[in-house]
Amino acid sequence: MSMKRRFRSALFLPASNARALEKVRDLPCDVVILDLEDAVAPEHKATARDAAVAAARRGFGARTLVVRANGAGTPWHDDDLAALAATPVDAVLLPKLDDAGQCGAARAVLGMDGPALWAMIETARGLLALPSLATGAATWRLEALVAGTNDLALDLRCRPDAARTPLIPHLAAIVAAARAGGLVALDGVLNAIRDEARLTTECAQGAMLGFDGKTLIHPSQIAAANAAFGPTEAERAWAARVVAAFADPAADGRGAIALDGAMVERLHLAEAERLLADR
Ligand SMILES: CC(C)(COP(=O)(O)OP(=O)(O)OC[C@H]1O[C@@H](n2cnc3c(N)ncnc32)[C@H](O)[C@@H]1OP(=O)(O)O)[C@@H](O)C(=O)NCCC(=O)NCCSC(=O)C[C@H](O)C(=O)O
Ligand SMILES: [Mg+2]
Repeated sequence: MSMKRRFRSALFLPASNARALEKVRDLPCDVVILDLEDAVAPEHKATARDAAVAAARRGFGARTLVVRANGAGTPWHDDDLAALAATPVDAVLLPKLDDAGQCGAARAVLGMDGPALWAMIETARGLLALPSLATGAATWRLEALVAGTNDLALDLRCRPDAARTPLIPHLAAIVAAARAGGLVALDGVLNAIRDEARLTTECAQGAMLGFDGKTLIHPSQIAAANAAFGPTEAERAWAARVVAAFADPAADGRGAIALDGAMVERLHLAEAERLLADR
């Protein structure tokens, strides 16, 4: 997966919803996630899988295409992985990942050249597995961690408020594991699809925590996520000033300089270059 790809907006849709499958082709999300798991009723699991495979074969252009399989231990998991092993998708998203060993088992079915793995962190046991996921990521070609805030709140029996207060330490832990393992980190969904103000606040909170983007459930949520993640104009302007300041011969041989009344070190230069390259 190219690190130049963007992951600001990752739209889920049920693979059983033919209308949504068509509609998503014209939507400006960075990532399309076809769901086979919780958004699909048990009686539609097989047809949803077939629809996801057919849609993937048609392709989704430059966007990252991910299919969320049913979880390990469910009646549909093995058939999902077997079908996806031979399907042109960028990644298979494993839900409710409880144990890093599930990545190894999935990789064995998908094959080393098959789709990459993404993992949803949405259980207490998933939180405990974060260090193992970060250290073993390369072995399994695990490329992203996705916060599953609905299931996580249920499993923890916490009661998130509008500011997601009880979830914040766990969201930060997911970001930390992603950074340690060189993975993409995606924030959880906002269920309130008509609450624009809350969406804007939640996207800003996710960006502040360090997420690369947010998972979404409705087309109306894409614009806010695209606007919130990635460098702002002010950050780009700051980055350009930092690069220019270090390029000045006066900065030769210096590790730290003063800029706009603040200390700037070479670690900030690296961050500025990353921002300007939009990585
Ligand atoms: C939430 C919805 C069920 C709402 O659907 P609906 O009432 O049909 O919405 P609208 O009438 O406002 O839709 C307007 C048009 O947009 C299309 N649409 C809606 N949603 C999507 C979508 N996700 N992708 C593509 N297109 C979409 C409708 O078809 C309408 O089109 P048109 O006919 O042209 O007007 C619905 O939005 C939905 O199903 N969303 C996705 C649900 C989902 O995938 N859930 C699973 C992932 S989230 C999760 O599991 C949480 C996580 O695991 C955790 O634990 O937190
Ligand atoms: Mg979930």
